[in-house]
Amino acid sequence: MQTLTTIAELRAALAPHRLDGRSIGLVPTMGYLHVGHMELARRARADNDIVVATIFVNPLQFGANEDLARYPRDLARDQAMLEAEGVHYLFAPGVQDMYPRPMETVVDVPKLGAELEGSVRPGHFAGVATVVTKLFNIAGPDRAYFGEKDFQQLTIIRRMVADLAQPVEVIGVPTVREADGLACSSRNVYLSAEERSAAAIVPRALEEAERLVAAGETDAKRLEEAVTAFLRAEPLARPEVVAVRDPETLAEVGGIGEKPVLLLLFVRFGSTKLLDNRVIDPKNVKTAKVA
Ligand SMILES: Nc1ncnc2c1ncn2[C@@H]1O[C@H](COP(=O)(O)OP(=O)(O)OP(=O)(O)O)[C@@H](O)[C@H]1O
Ligand SMILES: CC(C)(CO)[C@@H](O)C(=O)[O-]
Ligand code: BAL
Repeated sequence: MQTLTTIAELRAALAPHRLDGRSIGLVPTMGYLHVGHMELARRARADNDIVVATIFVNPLQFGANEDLARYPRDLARDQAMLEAEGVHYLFAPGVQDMYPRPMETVVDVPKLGAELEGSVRPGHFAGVATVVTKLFNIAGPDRAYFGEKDFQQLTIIRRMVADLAQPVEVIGVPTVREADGLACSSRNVYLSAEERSAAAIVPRALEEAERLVAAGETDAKRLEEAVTAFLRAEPLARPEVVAVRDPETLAEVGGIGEKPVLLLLFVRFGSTKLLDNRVIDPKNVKTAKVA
């Protein structure tokens, strides 16, 4: 695996592959890799001739009071993990390489980006959409891989790609979890031992929601309230977003009927934010109950 840090180097490395008609898969990350990222890389390896992973802690998507400065970093370990997974190129630019001068141009998906996680992180998704567009422009991938754990991010990227006719196929990869169900996340490292064991309440809240739907809950607001109360039973958990939405559009839904609904959670433990979600299909949970 070759590690490259400048836009020109990556373009020069990829040009001959493109001329030879090889497909390119892109795996954008912020580094401090875990098995969730490795699953994205594995999928990209299976689908493409050449895989490019990127590691860039993107200042544009961090608010003034967020954790940009202390975001965990370990490039040597990340390189070894990507190499072992058969990734061909790592693009790990510095801030100066990506943003040699302040960005005047921004890609925004304002409505989808303002709600849910966006309501507690204003400007975050414009930062994501802008850097992802720039990474697409630099690497010119055929396919790009994103985790379903960041469901709103994935929805926004799909919408951006469709609206702007960006020539990339976006592939969503199911959430990889730790043994107790907690979604793998680079920020899990911030959790104290006490917070880490308390955090298992998050995937359990998703199960509880599924159980309530299987038991006949059809009102979205009531389900949100029940899940919020379930999370609040854990004193260390501070639920900030508990939302039942349409999984395609993220629009609010009144009733839970025939169609699948998305339950999206954003829960803080101390200063650490954890995200999780589940698509609940009322038909399937009911079938499962009868069976
Ligand atoms: N558990 C996971 N399963 C599958 N994909 C994941 C998982 N965690 C992260 N990803 C995906 O990996 C990509 C890079 O994410 P990122 O580097 O921000 O990692 P992260 O663990 O989500 O970090 P953070 O804790 O900062 O949110 C994103 O597309 C993200 O959705
Ligand atoms: C997609 C991404 C790499 C853009 O910085 C980031 O938001 C992430 O790691 O999910
Ligand atoms: N995993 C999403 C990137 C962020 O929280 O900034």
